[in-house]
Amino acid sequence: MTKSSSVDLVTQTDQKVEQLIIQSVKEKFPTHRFIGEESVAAGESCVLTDAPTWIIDPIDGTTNFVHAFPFVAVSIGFSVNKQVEFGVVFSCLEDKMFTARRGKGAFCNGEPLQVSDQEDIKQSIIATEFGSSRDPDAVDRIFSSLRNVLCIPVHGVRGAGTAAINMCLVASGCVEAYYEIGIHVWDIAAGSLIVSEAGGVLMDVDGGPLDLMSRRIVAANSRTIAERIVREIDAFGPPRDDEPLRR
Ligand SMILES: O=P(O)(O)O[C@H]1[C@H](O)[C@@H](O)[C@H](O)[C@H](O)[C@@H]1O
Ligand SMILES: [Mg+2]
Ligand SMILES: [Mg+2]
Repeated sequence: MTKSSSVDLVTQTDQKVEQLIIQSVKEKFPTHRFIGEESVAAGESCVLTDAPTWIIDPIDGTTNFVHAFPFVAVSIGFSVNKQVEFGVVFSCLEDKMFTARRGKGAFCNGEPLQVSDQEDIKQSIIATEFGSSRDPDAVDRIFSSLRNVLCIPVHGVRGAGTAAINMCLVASGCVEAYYEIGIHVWDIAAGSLIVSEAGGVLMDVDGGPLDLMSRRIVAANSRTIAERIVREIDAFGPPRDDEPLRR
C-alpha cells in the first residue's frame, strides 16, 4: 500500500511487525507509551512526552524490502524524559544487531563501535537519501544540498535506503557523516544514541541541537565534519512530527 505519496510504501509486514513489537512490550510494561510509524499512519498521536516511550520503525527501508534490495532494518528506541536511553537497530539481511545504552557505549553483535577518526571532509564519504517526497521544491533543495556536498569535494556520497542503517554506518566508521531532511522520529531515535555512544556528534541541519521531532538530522564522526556539512545544506523544514494534523 502507499501513504503520503505513491512512492511512500507500506506492507502488511510493516504493520504486523509493529503490532508484534508493541504487544510483546505491553505484556511486560503496560503503562509505557509507544510511537510507531504505522500506528501514527493509522491515526495515533505522535507526541513525545517525559513518559517511558518506545519509538518504533518496524521496517526501515520498506522500499528496499519491496524490491529485495538487501538493506532492511528494525529500529527500536526507548526514551524517558524525552531522552533516548537505549537504541536497537537490527540490520536483517546483514544479521547485524546494533545496540547502545546511554553512557555504556555502542556495539554491533557485541563488538564495540567507534566512529571514523577522519577529520578532513575531502577524505570522507557522506551518506544521505533522496527521501520519499516528490514535491518539486523539496526535490530541488535535496539536489542543491547534494551538489554542494559532492563538490566540496568529498570522496563519495552513498545511501543504504534506510536512515537507521545509514546512522549505524556512521557509528561503525564506514562513512564520516549522514544528513537528511524528511525523516521521522522513528527513523532516527535508536540510531541517534548508537552514533553518540560510538563517539559521534548529532545536530540539526542548521547547526543547532538535534530535535528528534523536527524531521532533520546531521550525524557525524566529529563536530568539524558536522559543521562543514551544515554549511552546504539548502535547509527547509517539513511539517514537524508533533505538528497537529492540518484538517
Ligand atoms: O519508510 P521507511 O521506514 O522505509 O523510512 C525511510 C523513508 O521512507 C525514506 O523516505 C527516508 O529517506 C529514509 O530512507 C527512511 O529510512
Ligand atoms: Mg523509516
Ligand atoms: Mg518504516
